[in-house]
Amino acid sequence: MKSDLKNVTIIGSGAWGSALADLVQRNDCHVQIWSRQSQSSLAALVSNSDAIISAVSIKGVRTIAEKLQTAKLLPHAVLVSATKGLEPTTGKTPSQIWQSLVPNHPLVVLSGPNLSKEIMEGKPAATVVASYNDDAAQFIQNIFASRNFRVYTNSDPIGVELGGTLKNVIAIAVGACDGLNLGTNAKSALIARSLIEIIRVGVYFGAQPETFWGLSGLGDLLATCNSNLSRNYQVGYAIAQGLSLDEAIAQVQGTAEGVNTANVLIEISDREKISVPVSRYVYRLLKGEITLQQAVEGLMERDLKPENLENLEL
Ligand SMILES: NC(=O)C1=CN([C@@H]2O[C@H](COP(=O)(O)OP(=O)(O)OC[C@H]3O[C@@H](n4cnc5c(N)ncnc54)[C@H](O)[C@@H]3O)[C@@H](O)[C@H]2O)C=CC1
Ligand SMILES: O=C(CO)COP(=O)(O)O
Repeated sequence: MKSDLKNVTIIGSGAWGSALADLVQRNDCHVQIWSRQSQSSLAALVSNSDAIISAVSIKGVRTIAEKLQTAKLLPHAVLVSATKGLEPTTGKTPSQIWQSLVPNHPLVVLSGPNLSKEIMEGKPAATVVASYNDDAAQFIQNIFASRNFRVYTNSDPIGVELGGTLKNVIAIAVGACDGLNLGTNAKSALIARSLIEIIRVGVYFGAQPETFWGLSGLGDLLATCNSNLSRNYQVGYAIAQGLSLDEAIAQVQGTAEGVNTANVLIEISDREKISVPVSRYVYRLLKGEITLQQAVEGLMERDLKPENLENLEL
């Protein structure tokens, strides 16, 4: 056994947890995976871990963080959040939940254009690991980086996290746009205008606007809106084929976080008066308040306005 061998625990054995485990295994790491189906105790498993990586869907984050709150971790253990969602009851991001429950360990957010199936196939990809703690970000960068996986550090974890989370709502819209065969112009307009509304929400959360031009903002938006590997895109596409939301979700393999994220985002934007027209039409479509045709007409018939890229907060 090499002396510099790192112990890494991955929590969550879904599509993303499995792909992340595969990436870490390519480096000098001893990897163990824990899921809620595991017989072993999570506390025992993490007691010797240098890095603990959470890749569960948003609904599992608080339960897992509470388990780690009472576990005895190595003093230098770094926590990594790879979840892309918002908590329904609190509107918190996964990193905010982690930070509030396990505040004494450095936290790193991992997010980027990372469709797990392509990563499992060994295709080239890049991601971002973001933290207020540079050493922790660099440590995680080295654990994941390989010939086919290029890892950048970043110091805006909330921006990186929200880029990955908010684009899931937009991927539903773009899946529906493609499902209706509305064309490349419509799709490109939808993506470009959606990025502006993602930035508006990001600024409310305290993110740096420029973060969203990077891998976890524009990068992930493009990946998810251009691939039928994306579960969120699949949900939108299926609705455009006439399926109900429940039927669409049932047809998709794994978690499409954008459905819950749309609900939470609309609660926040109503409360904080943030303009999120595309996400709002997605929300109303998913709630069954409007048809897809009405959503398209509603977006096209909004009041004419300047593009206003200098003042993205408005
Ligand atoms: N699959 C992908 O390509 C990527 C997924 N993600 C994000 O990673 C997260 C997980 O996604 P996937 O692995 O694809 O989903 P999945 O549906 O394949 O797996 C979900 C995982 O979360 C766990 N989980 C769900 N509810 C739980 C609960 N209440 N308590 C404890 N654990 C619970 C499940 O046991 C499973 O391990 C999502 O937030 C997703 O947006 C991020 C990047 C890429
Ligand atoms: O986040 C992802 C790619 O970066 C995965 O997207 P889906 O959750 O829509 O499959």
